[in-house]
Amino acid sequence: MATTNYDFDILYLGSGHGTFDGAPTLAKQGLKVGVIEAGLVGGTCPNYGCNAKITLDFPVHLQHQVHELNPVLRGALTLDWNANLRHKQKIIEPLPDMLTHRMTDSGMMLIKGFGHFVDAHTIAVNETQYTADKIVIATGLKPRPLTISGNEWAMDSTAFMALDNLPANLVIIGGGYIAMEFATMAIAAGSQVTVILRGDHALRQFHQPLVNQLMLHLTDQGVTFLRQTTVQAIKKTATQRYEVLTEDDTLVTNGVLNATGREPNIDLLALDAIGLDSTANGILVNDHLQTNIPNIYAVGDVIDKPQPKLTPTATFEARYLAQLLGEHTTDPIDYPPIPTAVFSSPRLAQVGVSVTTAQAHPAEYRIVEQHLADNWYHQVSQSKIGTTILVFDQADRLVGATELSDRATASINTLLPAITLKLTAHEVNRIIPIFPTDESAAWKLLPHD
Ligand SMILES: Cc1cc2nc3c(=O)[nH]c(=O)nc-3n(C[C@H](O)[C@H](O)[C@H](O)COP(=O)(O)OP(=O)(O)OC[C@H]3O[C@@H](n4cnc5c(N)ncnc54)[C@H](O)[C@@H]3O)c2cc1C
Ligand SMILES: NC(=O)c1ccc[n+]([C@@H]2O[C@H](COP(=O)([O-])OP(=O)(O)OC[C@H]3O[C@@H](n4cnc5c(N)ncnc54)[C@H](O)[C@@H]3O)[C@@H](O)[C@H]2O)c1
Repeated sequence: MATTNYDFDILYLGSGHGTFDGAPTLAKQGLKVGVIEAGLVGGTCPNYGCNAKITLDFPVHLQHQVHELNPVLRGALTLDWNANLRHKQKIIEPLPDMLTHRMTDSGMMLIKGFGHFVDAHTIAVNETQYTADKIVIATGLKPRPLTISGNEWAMDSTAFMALDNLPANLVIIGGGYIAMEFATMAIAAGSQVTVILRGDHALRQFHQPLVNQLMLHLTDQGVTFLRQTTVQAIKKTATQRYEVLTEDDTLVTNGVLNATGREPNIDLLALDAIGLDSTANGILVNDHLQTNIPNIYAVGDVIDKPQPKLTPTATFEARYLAQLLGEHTTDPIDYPPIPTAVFSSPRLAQVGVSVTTAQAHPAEYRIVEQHLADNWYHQVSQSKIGTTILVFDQADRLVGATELSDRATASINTLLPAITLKLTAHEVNRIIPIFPTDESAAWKLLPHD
């Protein structure tokens, strides 16, 4: 039973992590909660993002680590992309059903279809209108099309992760997360890979000396990076190949991946009709995730925000919103440091105060850089790359960390509690990690009392 005269107390638009990590709690509380989903239940991360990607990447990263151990482990390991794809589908395909149950078992109602606003309390899906006391926009991002002739010949990350076989030759446009991760996968599967960067830099939000090391390593694996290059058009040839026209050259290829970023999924929501404020980066919200229309909230990637648009951010916001709308808090949202990683081989991960910020404020921060040769554990795995950079504040507490290595995600996750909980050297000393492990090697980097 709705506790108001509306069809729902709370109606979510979109069923990704921003919804399914919070909304079921509200339904279990007795509120009438609905969710409208136009595509696969669970949204980007399970179906076309993190889970799909990491399943495809698992053998790629393993192959990289085995390769580093040559000649201890000998012989060529061949990545069978088609078998890898089938494994991914087997792992991923059950997720929408599983997530549907997570929501409907809690009492939520799932409505399939594309929703748009009629007024501040009403969403239309096809011919049916649904009313709600509160509405939460959780529609995420979608691939940003190229604004050049031939855009239709470039695949997006979803199409790439559904390819039965990888093209023998692949051109990737862009230098962000998707470009680096997918270049890593494609080169491991035997494609010839060219990455086109419009400027000199890739992964701008990461520490550039480490990004350059990563690019050098990918170059050694066979990836070609073209800098300061603008794609002007893409053409399809009579022989089922593509021509990628740049200012200097024409690249002939079997596949083109558009990895130039994603944009908010808001253009068809009729936000103007209800006067809801948004920008090209998403929906504007206050520190309670509330839009300029008081009964409408937004969560996850669709928000215009400084925090990284990642799954853990969407999950944190989903849980906060469930607390707020369930009337368990009136506090503003208070984001902890949010870690992020590029799942290339090697991995590049970071959290907290950046090295660039620390370098700009030498009186406030102390920077410690540790290299492969200093880390015994990296030597065990014969890794060719391993750099960790730590940033400490004046009280000698860890406030930032970045690492390029095969184990960078484990290291950064291990260091996270020290940063988030602002642990003192005495508190650090109270925590004893299992030895000998990557995690104990990372923990050892901290000052102990
Ligand atoms: C290739 C790729 C790899 C990624 N890898 C990682 C990673 O390794 N780690 C990480 O943390 N993050 C990763 N991300 C980002 C992560 O997927 C997102 O941050 C996360 O999915 C955001 O969740 P969300 O709920 O905000 O939006 P989404 O998961 O995008 O959900 C939005 C949902 O809304 C639906 N929708 C949109 N408009 C409407 C409408 N009008 N009516 C009804 N339904 C609608 C969509 O169909 C979609 O299901 C990756 C993203 C991509 C594309
Ligand atoms: N490991 C992860 O957490 C992960 C992995 C994949 C995707 N994601 C999420 O998905 C989002 C999208 O990923 P992405 O890699 O597509 O975007 P991105 O924003 O990370 O990178 C886009 C890249 O394309 C370049 N670019 C933009 N417009 C261009 C143009 N017209 N021509 C050439 N280059 C252009 C940018 O300079 C940038 O290098 C990420 O921001 C992130 O939120 C996260």
